[in-house]
Amino acid sequence: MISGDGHEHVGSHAPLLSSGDPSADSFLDNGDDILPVPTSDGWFIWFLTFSAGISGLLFGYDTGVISSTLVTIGSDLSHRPLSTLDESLITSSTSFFALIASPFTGILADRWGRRRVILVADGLFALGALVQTFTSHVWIMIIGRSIVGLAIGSASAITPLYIAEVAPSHARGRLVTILSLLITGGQVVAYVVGWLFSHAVGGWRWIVGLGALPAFLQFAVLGFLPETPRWLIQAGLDDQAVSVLKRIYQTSQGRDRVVHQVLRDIRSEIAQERVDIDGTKPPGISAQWMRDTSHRLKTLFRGGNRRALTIAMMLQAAQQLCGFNSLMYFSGIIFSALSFSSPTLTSLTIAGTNFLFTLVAFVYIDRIGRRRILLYSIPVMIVALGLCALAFSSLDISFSPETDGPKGQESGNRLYPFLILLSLIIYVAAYAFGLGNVPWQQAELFPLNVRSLGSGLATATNWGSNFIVGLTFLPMMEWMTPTWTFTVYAGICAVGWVAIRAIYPEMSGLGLEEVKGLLADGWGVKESLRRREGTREEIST
Ligand SMILES: O[C@H]1[C@H](O)[C@@H](O)[C@H](O)[C@@H](O)[C@H]1O
Repeated sequence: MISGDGHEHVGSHAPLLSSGDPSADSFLDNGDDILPVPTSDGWFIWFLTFSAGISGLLFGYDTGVISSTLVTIGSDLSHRPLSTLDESLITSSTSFFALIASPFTGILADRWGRRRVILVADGLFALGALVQTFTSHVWIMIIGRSIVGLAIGSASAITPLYIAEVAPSHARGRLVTILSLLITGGQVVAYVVGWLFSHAVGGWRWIVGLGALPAFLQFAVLGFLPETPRWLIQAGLDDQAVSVLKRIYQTSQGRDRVVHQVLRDIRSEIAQERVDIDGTKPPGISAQWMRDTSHRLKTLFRGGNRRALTIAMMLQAAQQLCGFNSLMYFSGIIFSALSFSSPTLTSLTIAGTNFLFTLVAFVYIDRIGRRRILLYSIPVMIVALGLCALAFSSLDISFSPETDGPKGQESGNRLYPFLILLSLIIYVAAYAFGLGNVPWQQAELFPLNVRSLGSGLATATNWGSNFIVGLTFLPMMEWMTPTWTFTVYAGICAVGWVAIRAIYPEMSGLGLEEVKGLLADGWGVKESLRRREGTREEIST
């Protein structure tokens, strides 16, 4: 758990320490124990985060390559240019299969362990890349993209969960944001690779094929990646859990006591869950698995958990339905319709801005707060989208289907294309600062026993909405005009803003137990703001 100033509360029962309290600098008040605070994060936790985070890199790379791939395939597949339907299917098959994979990932991760799911995802990433590289048919390309979709769906559900479970709780927010950095970094790499290979004959085969490399790299480091302590304890492998915890807290003062306390908290949470289920002592995980899963599902849809799920799903839906990924997937097509001389290079500004502003969010997220960062950045997105819609209305441009896919007609005036580019850059910057990363903090909304299921369902919402955007963007541009397409995205942002303001409490600085308490009888927005205000006043006095 983390207090407003980043002090560690071991376990989920510790109260929030005030930032102004000098004792908070070195001790944890844990009811009956006073525990030393882990002071710094050792190399081991960074190693774990980055090794697991390779999945984020793969997620980013494989979603980023599609823009340059679509504009460079030409007539290489099925001996004809791609139609709008081909392009939409190639793009959205990935999100559709990610949508299918993500809810099951939570269940499988409880049964198989987190590491094995990462291993399977790596196999799928590599297989999907190879299928795409060697195909000469549109439908096999769609199969390759679907396999990659299964991989991305599992990776995007399991990686934040893995990091959240191994992270010392005071560093959890920051470490999860590293995952967003790796996703957006992977997208930048994809755009750079796309640009480098855009003029080579059959260059798109290299672009998609190179996606196999990080999967092999992760495969190689996986042998050094331990299971999470929580899963190990659930599986009855307490000795292994202790040795992993000792390495995670290696630089902490009073390491053994901290480890002991974390262990006790996890055990008591698991035991409590067993009592809730049937009042019996925990047997092996296999026998209990079916009952556990159905019990967890029921628990997830009750009271505070249901509110947590609503918030997590609403945030993930807003992240996708605001239309950002239409740029990630189709910016190459948009910029070639706007007659930019190098559409792939121009698209790189989109991916680069996304990465840079995720970095800014990494620095400021805990200081500004999740809720505030969203309430400030979404209005900027709305204004930028409005500007973009207006600029499009001044251009004589059509995305009507032609034999070789949608193309715009140049109007001769370069002012409006540059205005569109500028407004899109502002939109992306605001997105990356808030909506692009805050929803991935979803794990903190759920108590431990429903965390993997809740995260899986929220991740499925992400991919379901991503699928809708991927499938509808080009038809919307064609049938509704670009002006109305971007106006619709602005409208969705406005609805998202109202929903966030109404039901998303400020999570920064709250301990896990407090989150649970906050959502127990209502949305807890006012209460969360009151507490945060209180903490700030304490800091200033
Ligand atoms: O958080 C990520 C990030 O913002 C990516 O740039 C975007 O493509 C993904 O859809 C999103 O989940």
